[in-house]
Amino acid sequence: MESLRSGDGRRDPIDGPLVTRRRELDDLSRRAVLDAFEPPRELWTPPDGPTVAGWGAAATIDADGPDRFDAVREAAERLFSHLDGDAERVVGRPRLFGGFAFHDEHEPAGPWKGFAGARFVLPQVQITWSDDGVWLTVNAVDPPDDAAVERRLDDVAAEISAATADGRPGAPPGVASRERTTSRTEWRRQVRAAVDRIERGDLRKVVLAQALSVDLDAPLSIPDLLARLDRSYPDCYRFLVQPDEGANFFGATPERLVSLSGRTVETEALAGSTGRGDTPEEDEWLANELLDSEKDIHEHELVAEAVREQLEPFAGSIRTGQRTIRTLPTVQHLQTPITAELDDVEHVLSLVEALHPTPAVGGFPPDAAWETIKETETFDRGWYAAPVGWFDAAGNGAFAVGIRSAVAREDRATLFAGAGIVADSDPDREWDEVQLKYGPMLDSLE
Ligand SMILES: C=C(O[C@H]1C=CC=C(C(=O)O)[C@@H]1O)C(=O)O
Repeated sequence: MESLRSGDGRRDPIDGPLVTRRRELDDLSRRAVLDAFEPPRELWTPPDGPTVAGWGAAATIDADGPDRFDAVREAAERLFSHLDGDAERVVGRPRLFGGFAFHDEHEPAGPWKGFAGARFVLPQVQITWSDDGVWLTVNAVDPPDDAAVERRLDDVAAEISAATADGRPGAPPGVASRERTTSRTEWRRQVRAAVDRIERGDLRKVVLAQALSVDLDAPLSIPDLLARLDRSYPDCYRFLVQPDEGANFFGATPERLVSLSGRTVETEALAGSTGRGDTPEEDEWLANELLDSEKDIHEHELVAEAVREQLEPFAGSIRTGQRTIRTLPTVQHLQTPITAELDDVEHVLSLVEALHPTPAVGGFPPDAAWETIKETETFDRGWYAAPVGWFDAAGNGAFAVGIRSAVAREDRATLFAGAGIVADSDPDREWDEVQLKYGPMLDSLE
């Protein structure tokens, strides 16, 4: 089921034209932009490529259930079919931002209130920081006339030029109390049960996750939080999705799900983890141990194989790069880049649907893994570990996997982290790994 609505609540605005106007701006800090605008806002800051911030909703696409990927694509195609032609390829072109829930049985309740099974927003105001400058774009569906959109562009440009906040982040709010979904004893039982199932033979890997709810000492400032993540995680995808209800889903994820530009696809396998050492020598020792670990190589190769298999129906050629170490501030991972050239023009959402969930966040085979996750986990994954990103009118786009993430409302946040369980998994080592993976979000809050 899909619904499409404009920012002011009218249903189905797709019969009117989609008018978009843009203008180059002097450089300005992302922090200033986020400070200047009230929710709903989106932010997408990848390690490679333009940063885009969005504010307001010119149109919103919501979809639920098993057809949600198709429903979003079809609604977007209808919306973009009314776009002024020359806006298709330029910097600052209109993009739909959003993401999906991990599973199509998702219910938007509890901390996930406001998050549909899929939600994409065409912002009313979009700011793009790229190698070709900073661009302000104003999008409107069915405006009274084009001049109204141009006036809005003038007004927003004036408002933004008055924004003064610099990029320096304020202090974290602090954590007053913590509550785990899963005790260490319960985790040991869960991992042992998963290993038993793997030994019985119908499951090879499952990624089990935990959630950690924290009460904050002060209400969360999202602009400050994102500025802190910019400083600590410049090599990760930093994202914010903020639907109308004031809920925030954010993260600093190292994992690219897929990006599509023309017919070129970039993706990766990221799985298999170890900690960081206290010295460069210790770091290197841990990295070498990971590179040689049969357990982690098995856990990792299941992901690489599944990614290649899912791409095969689309791609004439698939190239697998070298397996190396990805070093992050709290953990190190095995990483293999995978690239492909498509046989035909495809929409990035077709690739997102084919790849999600990879065995880096679900498991293998997928159905047995999902069954195990559902039987084991006592909390709702919501949008954790699911695709988050953007796409444009041509069907190009970029999606990350929403891990190292949290959902927050006012002064309460829920953090998520998981670990891949295979036959050789040791429950206590997997427990320690999960605690390290909370690091990016916990450090940005306390
Ligand atoms: C599921 C998570 O991480 C995945 C990505 C990298 C390494 C992983 C691992 O070694 O288990 C996980 O597959 C998470 O951070 O919540």
